[in-house]
Amino acid sequence: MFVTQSQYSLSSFLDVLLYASAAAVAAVGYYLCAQCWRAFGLRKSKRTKEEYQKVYNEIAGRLGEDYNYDDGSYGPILVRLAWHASGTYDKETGTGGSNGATMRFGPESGHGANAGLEIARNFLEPVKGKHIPEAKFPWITYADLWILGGVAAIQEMEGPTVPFRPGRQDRDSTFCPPDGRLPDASEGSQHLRHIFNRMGFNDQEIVALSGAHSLGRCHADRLGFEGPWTYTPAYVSNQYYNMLTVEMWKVRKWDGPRQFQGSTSQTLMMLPTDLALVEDENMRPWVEKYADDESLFFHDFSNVLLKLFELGVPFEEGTERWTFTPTKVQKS
Ligand code: HEM
Repeated sequence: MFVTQSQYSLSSFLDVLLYASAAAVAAVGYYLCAQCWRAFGLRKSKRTKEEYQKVYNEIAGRLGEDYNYDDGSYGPILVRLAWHASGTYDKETGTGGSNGATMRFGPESGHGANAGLEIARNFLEPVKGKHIPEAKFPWITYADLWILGGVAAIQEMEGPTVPFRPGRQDRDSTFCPPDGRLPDASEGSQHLRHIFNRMGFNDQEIVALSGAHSLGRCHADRLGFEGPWTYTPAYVSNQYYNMLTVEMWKVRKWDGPRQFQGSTSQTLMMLPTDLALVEDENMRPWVEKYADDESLFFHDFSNVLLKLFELGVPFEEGTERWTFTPTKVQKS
C-alpha cells in the first residue's frame, strides 16, 4: 500500500510518543521502587564490604587524630559504648541489645551506668553526620556505627580481629530498655551471673568479656570510681588478668565508692566486680588461663565480643560476617 509522506511522519511521531511514555513510566516506576526500598531499609543490604571498610577506616583515622584525650585514645570509650548498647539484651523477652541504638534518647541516655557515653556518641557523630551536609556515610545506621566503632577500636588498639555483620536498624525511644540491665560494679560474682546469664553468657564468657578492662579507666565524675586497671590502657592485652593474679589488692582509703588499690602498683585499681573473678572458684581458673596465655585470651575475647555485639539483632538472611583490615599492625 502506498504511504504518503504526512502519514509516515504521523506514525513516527506516534512511535516516538509511545517510546517516550514508556520511558517516563519506567522512570517513575524506578523512582517509586527506590523510595520503597529506601523506606523499608532494604537498600542497606546492598552495601558492600568495601563500603563498610571505608567507614571503618574513617573511624580508625579519627582515632589516630587526637592523642590528648584521656590516656591517648578514644578507643576505650568506643568499646564501652558498643558494650553498653549491646549489654541490655534480655534473652527471655528478646528486648534490648545493639539493634535500635536507643541510647540516643532518654531515658536510656540518662541511665546512671551510661554516664559519660555522650563523649563516644559525639565522637562518632560526624562519621554518619545526619546533620552535616558533607557527611560521608549518612547511610549507615547509628546501631551499626556504634558496633563498628567498638570493632575498629579493639582492632586499632592492637586487639584481636572481631568479625562484624551489618544489619542493625535504628529505633525510637519506645524501644529503650528499662534501667538496671547493666552490671553494678559494687557487687560480687552472683550479681555478675545474674546479669550476664540473662544475656546468655556463662562463667568463662564473663571472665573473657571482663578482659576489656585492660582498656581505659574509671572517671570519678562519671560513676564515682577512679583510675586505670593496667599500665597500658590504650592497648588490648592480658595485663588485666596478670594484675588480678599477681598483685595484692587492698581497699582504697578515700571518700569515693569501695574500690581496690594495688599494693605495688599504687596507681592501678580494681572494682569489686573485677576482684570477684578471682574470688569465685569457678571463674578464677579462667583468669589464670588468660593471665598465662594471651593468645587464648585474644581468641576467646574475639568470640565473646562477636556474640555480645550480635545479641538480639534480626539480621537479614544472606548477610555475612566480614572482617576488616586494620590500619595498624595487630598482635594476632
Ligand atoms: C563485668 C561487669 C562490668 C562492670 C561492673 C563494669 C564497670 C565499669 C565501670 C564502673 C567503668 C568506669 C566508667 C567511667 O568511669 O568512665 C567501666 C569502664 C569500662 N568498661 Fe566496664 N564494666 C563491666 C564489664 C565490661 C565489659 C563486658 C566491657 C566490654 C566488653 C567493658 C568495657 C569497659 C571499658 C573499655 C571501660 C573504659 C572506658 C573509658 O576509659 O572511658 N566493661 N566499666
